[in-house]
Amino acid sequence: MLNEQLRHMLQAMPKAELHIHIEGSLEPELIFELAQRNGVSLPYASVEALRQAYAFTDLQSFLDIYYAGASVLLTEQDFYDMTMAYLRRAAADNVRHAEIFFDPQTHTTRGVPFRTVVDGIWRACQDGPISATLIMCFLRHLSEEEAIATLEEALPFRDKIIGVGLDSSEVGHPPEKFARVFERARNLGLHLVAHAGEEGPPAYIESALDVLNVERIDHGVRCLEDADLTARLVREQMALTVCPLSNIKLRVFDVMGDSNLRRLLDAGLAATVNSDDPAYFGGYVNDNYLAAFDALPLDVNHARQLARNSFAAAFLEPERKRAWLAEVDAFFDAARAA
Ligand code: HPA
Ligand SMILES: [Zn+2]
Repeated sequence: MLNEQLRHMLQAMPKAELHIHIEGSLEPELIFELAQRNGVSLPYASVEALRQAYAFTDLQSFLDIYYAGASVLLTEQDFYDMTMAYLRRAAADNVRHAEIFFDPQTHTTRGVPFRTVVDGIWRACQDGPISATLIMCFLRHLSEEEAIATLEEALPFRDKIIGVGLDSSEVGHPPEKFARVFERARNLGLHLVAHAGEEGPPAYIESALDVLNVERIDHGVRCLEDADLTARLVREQMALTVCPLSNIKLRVFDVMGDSNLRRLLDAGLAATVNSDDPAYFGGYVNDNYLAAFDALPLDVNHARQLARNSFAAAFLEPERKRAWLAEVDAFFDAARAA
């Protein structure tokens, strides 16, 4: 439960964000601004009317609106402005480091060059107020051939991407559909992650591990349905990038009180808290911490664990990781002494 002191600590504690789709940070105001700048017409009369459309029943009902919103992104400056807005907002939440997903296929299929997308997002990461790296996601509702072509397109930009991921419509598109492209990415030395066990069954988490060889599971909340899988995830300390507000908005759980975040932590899982698509789900990373701590029996020890988990699971050089973990410990030790 959330008191003023815990609220302050959640906001002020240093943290990493590991599950944020940059296209999901596109606020309605910026959608309208970019639409006007680019002469794109929107099927919504106003910012308010667009916001009103954000009533989702499941993942697909969200994705339809999310891809429509992204259609206003045309120039490198558009991608830069979207990314810079996120980085500034994340800095205000005391995010020190973000590993940002982007979906090139959402844009290249509309005729936007790959280079425009990556250069705009990457340049903002260089100029922005916090540390940020990029993970390129493949859209799992498209074919593996299209994912392979996207990976080939990314090769000239290899130094701007730290890893690949898998997102979009989960059910019916199991990880094994993308075995070859993940193998190729692995051979290129890229980090590997995949969305699994958000709407899909625990078996998808298992095949993400066994077939794709991922190093983190995005969401993964359905793992608790399988005791053997849960034990394995604990044993391997496999990070789960949990997104509490997303899970409510997409009806994975009915209300925040039903979120299994506390049970994941109690089981010894390396859970983290993230925003997923903050412009669509009602908040940035601190809003996610606050909503979860408000509804669940979570205390300052869980806050410290979650902050530590976020850096421990990040794709960072060991020295930087150690420094940030020490910063977390110093923050909580100072708070305890006060
Ligand atoms: O939560 C998500 N799940 C799958 N695909 C997505 N693309 C953006 N957000 C998501
Ligand atoms: Zn996601």
